Amino acid sequence: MFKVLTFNNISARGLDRLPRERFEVSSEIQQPDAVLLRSAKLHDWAVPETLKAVGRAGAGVNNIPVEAMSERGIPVFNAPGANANAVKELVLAAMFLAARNICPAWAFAQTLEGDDAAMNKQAEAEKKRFTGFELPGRTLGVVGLGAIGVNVANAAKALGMNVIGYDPQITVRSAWNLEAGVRRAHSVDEVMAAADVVTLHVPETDDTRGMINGSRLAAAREGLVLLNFARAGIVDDNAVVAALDAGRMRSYVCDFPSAALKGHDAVVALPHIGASTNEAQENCAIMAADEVRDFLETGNIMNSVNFPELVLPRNGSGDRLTVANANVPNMLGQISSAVAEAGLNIADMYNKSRGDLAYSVVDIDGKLPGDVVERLRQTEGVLAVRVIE
Ligand SMILES: NC(=O)C1=CN([C@@H]2O[C@H](COP(=O)(O)OP(=O)(O)OC[C@H]3O[C@@H](n4cnc5c(N)ncnc54)[C@H](O)[C@@H]3O)[C@@H](O)[C@H]2O)C=CC1
Ligand SMILES: O=C(O)C(=O)COP(=O)(O)O
Repeated sequence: MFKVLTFNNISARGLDRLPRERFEVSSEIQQPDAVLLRSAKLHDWAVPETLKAVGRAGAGVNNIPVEAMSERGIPVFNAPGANANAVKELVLAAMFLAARNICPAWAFAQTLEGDDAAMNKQAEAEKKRFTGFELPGRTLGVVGLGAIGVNVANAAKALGMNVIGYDPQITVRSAWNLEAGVRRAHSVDEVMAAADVVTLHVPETDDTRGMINGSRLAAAREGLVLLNFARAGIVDDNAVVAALDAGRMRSYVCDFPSAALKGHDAVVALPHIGASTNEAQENCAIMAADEVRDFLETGNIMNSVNFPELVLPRNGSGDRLTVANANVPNMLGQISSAVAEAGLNIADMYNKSRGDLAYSVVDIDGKLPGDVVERLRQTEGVLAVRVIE
């Protein structure tokens, strides 16, 4: 029986992928084999010795201490693209909100008083304050052309916008999915200088934290609309407020409320609802649950942010040994020697590395003795060993 601890509200459709005769799933488990979570912060969580996998039912993993998990040989899985449409739709909504001053116009309309005729008179008299702009011919700058950025860029093209995008590590898949005619920028600064609306779709990392700061905003076009549905830390809120107050920026629409932004007329800060659709929650939960289940049951790895992708069909009915280790010389030799010294044959084997980590799956003709497994666990450089019967 595998024990899966849940943080946050994980869609039942995802949890249903874990058959209860083999998986105990609860938010109260003490010694979990795996964790399924959304935005809960794991940085201060005391990682239990029993933990073998982490499944993020979403895209961003900045709430998870990925490096510390790697050091323990624990793969962290996520759900790439599973909520991209949900975020794209909210980003489009944000762009329309900003372009047509919908929030201040609505707030004004709610203050109207008197009978219908009086309300109508005030509305007609004041509506010029909310004159907006149309999107065709305007330029959208997209920073980060992954699952979400590509969707947003393509939708903006379909709305008649010019689109300029920046992503120094764009994948072949994203490049294929991108509409023709999206212009390639070579820096964030180039995007800021060219765009009327800038939207951010990068993960929060040491490289992207504080990416949009005072000097970048100063170099932006007059009247910039900035959209941030990526992470709070990517934008310096105080710099945004200063640019709005100075009249250089038109508006900021984001998914991350903060004290600095609270109450500002030109800011709409939503409560992190980018992925909060039933569809996205289901997609993410199903994907993360499937990945975690597959790893626990077979040792195979798909969509991990720290481990290599590795899928080996089971060969034979003997034990399957999985080893996560530091990516240094002679590890594979030690693994196969340990099996050979036990007088056992290797039926099949697959080894892959990613950065400082390597991972091997070894199908054995027979049953591995406990002392061999223990010796492997104690081997220098070995991070995690499992035997799947
Ligand atoms: N508001 C919300 O509820 C949600 C927010 N997000 C946030 O959006 C981020 C992006 O999500 P996806 O598009 O699904 O991820 P993704 O991994 O498909 O795309 C991220 C892209 O950013 C690029 N990138 C990384 N560093 C960059 C840099 N310095 N400059 C330009 N590009 C850079 C990568 O090459 C990659 O193509 C997530 O990491 C998460 O933080 C994601 C889903 C929901
Ligand atoms: O997938 C992401 O990166 C998100 O930010 C969505 O977060 P959530 O799962 O809605 O708490």
